[in-house]
Amino acid sequence: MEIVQDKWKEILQRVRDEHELSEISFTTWIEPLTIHSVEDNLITILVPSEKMGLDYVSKKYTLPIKVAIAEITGVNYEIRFILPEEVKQEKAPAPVQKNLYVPNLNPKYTFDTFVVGSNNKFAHAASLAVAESPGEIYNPLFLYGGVGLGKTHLMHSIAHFILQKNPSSRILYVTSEEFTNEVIEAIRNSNNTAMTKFREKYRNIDVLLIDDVQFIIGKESTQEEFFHTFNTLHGANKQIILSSDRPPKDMDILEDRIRSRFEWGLLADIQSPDYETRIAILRKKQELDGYSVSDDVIEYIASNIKSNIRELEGALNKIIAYANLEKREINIDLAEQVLRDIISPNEKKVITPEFIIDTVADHFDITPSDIVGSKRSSKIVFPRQIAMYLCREMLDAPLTGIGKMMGDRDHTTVMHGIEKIEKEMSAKDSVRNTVDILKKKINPSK
Ligand SMILES: Nc1ncnc2c1ncn2[C@@H]1O[C@H](COP(=O)(O)OP(=O)(O)OP(=O)(O)O)[C@@H](O)[C@H]1O
Repeated sequence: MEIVQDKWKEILQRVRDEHELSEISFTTWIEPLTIHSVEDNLITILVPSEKMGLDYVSKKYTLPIKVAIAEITGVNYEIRFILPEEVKQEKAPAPVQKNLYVPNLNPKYTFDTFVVGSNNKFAHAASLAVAESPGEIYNPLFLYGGVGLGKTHLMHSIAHFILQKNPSSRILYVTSEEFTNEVIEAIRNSNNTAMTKFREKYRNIDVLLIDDVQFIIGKESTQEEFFHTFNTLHGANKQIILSSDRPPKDMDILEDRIRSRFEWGLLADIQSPDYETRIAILRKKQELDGYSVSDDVIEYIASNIKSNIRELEGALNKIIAYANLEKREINIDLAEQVLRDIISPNEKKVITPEFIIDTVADHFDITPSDIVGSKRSSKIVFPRQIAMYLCREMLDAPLTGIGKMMGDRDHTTVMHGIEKIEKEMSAKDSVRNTVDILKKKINPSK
């Protein structure tokens, strides 16, 4: 750039002399030209006038300028002309391509925040391998393990990892409930467009993640659609990742053709964490949340809550919340007091209204206080009414008792809520499906 820049005036004078330009021609067309950039063998020259000037200059003076440059610098450059507004466009950042397939992911569920222990080492390694080479090695990846052991966390980590490396990847993460409800809606609309849209959505992607796939068991149309979606994606070397609470061989009444596909790739299980891993998870969590909790409290939680990481985290959250609310120090006394009703190792888990509320809230990604609170948005009212319905249906609780639990509501409000859900269940398969899934989450043995 420097040599051309340094000699630019001389180059322009050479054009003037060689072609005997008049003063007016020189000052109008040649003198105002400046160098915008020199890249490799190309010089871009800025024409500070309008389009017509550029057309004229490039037609008439391209060759004379090229020759003058070659004579003075000794290099045969190509040249092009550019207008000021084109420079602005060149400088403007490239419009960000909106990736229509950005999945709904929890930003906290990444490989960085995932604690690797002996219980999940294999599942973690398999997930990382798939994230590094989607569609290439283990397809599908089938993650299985008990409730709250980190399957969703690993699935989201894979999706984040792939998106970070390739932001335009088309990734779809859904729960099997969402998948089933979309199948139901597409069939219900009974026009081809709805089904075509569904198929376009699920078959034109690079990575498909379906969480809690055990819930498609027994749902014929969903299995049928899943079968074709699977075949299309797998045939095109697109990555499929599935999670379930049990291995395919234990999925009774699952069609064999689906079971065999589940088993085509790699099966990786996650076990309950051992004591050291539980401690490491709790330490990581308090560090991420910015708290400092003493070792004896962490050890107390880790030795009493053994099988479920969600409960482990929930216990720590509960202690921190109490300490904040009551302005108390986090110590072992507080931990024992707060966790008294959670830590009951020998007792069989009883289904309580609180447990139903917690499960429904978790399912809809809202908080238990939203359910018992006063908010009236449909995002909250629908889960609240479902919780009322489930308390009635599963516990046979009296309307007044349910009302009390749900933020001191009147029994007529509860009755209205329950009736509304009953009506929606008979009108919409998707609502019935959601209620079924919640019932199974609350009482897996039924
Ligand atoms: N190894 C781990 N390191 C850090 N956090 C973990 C780990 N495993 C699980 N968790 C945390 O435990 C909670 C429950 O995990 P997750 O939702 O992934 O479980 P899941 O197996 O998908 O449960 P479900 O069967 O109910 O769908 C999450 O908050 C997650 O971040």
